[in-house]
Amino acid sequence: MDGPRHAPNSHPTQQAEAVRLVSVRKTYGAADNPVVALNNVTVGLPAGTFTAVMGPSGSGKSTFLHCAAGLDQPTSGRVFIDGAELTGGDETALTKFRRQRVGFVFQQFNLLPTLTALQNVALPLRLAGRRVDLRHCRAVLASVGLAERADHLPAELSGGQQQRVAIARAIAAQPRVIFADEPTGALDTTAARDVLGLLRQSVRQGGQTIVMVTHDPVAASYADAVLFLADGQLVGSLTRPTADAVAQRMARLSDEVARRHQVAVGV
Ligand SMILES: Nc1ncnc2c1ncn2[C@@H]1O[C@H](COP(=O)(O)OP(=O)(O)OP(=O)(O)O)[C@@H](O)[C@H]1O
Repeated sequence: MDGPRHAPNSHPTQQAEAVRLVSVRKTYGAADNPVVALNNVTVGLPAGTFTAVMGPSGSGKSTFLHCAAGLDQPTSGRVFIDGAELTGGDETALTKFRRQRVGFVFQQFNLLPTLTALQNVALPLRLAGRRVDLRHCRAVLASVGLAERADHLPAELSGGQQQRVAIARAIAAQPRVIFADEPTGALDTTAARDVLGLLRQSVRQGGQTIVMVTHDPVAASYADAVLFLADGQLVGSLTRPTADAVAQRMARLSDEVARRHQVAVGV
């Protein structure tokens, strides 16, 4: 397994926190028998960094991403994006907050099929009621290698190209943080590397902050740091991760979780 080399960050002065979770807890189901998806998670992610979130299945990765990005509200605890509190408001306030400060890249691209690549890139700006500079949107599409495809519909593009449009869409709105949920999960190896390279480039050159959930140690090795979750808790981190180190840590973590669960059910 190989991954990228870690060049020095070109934005070393940006050390303010872009994301902060304080004692975040998320439970699902009935109060007398809750499923605890996140258990007292406190963490701060510096601006201008790329963080991967990993953990065994059911460890709380998606819940972490959804709570951190304001797609879901924690049961208790607080979430801040760029110093502004995201928790505590109603759904309308949350939607406005997301549109202004947060971008998303999903596993299945989530492009609108009836809009061209360029129109998809401009959409978050329109939804946020911001001025749409189509020249800027075209330039962002060009920066992900799709200058020639601006007027094509998603169905006319490959999976990798569609995900590059989705990245352009996230970048064009210049959000404080981009949250990526398994962005390479539906792509082949080459397209996945292109996408991960673009995400890294937006951190290195654009000073973007990215938080990415992934199952793939190679994908995680593109990040500056990896956070590991197990049973809803943060159980460790790796800085300047290599794919091998991430894979080893994940194997250990999965063994530990399996052992704990066996003890819990008396096996
Ligand atoms: N809507 C829900 N209702 C009840 N339980 C839920 C709900 N969503 C998640 N959970 C539970 O919360 C825990 C964490 O789920 P989450 O989806 O965050 O884990 P994950 O690490 O993203 O898993 P995977 O890698 O399998 O996608 C799991 O035990 C899951 O079953």
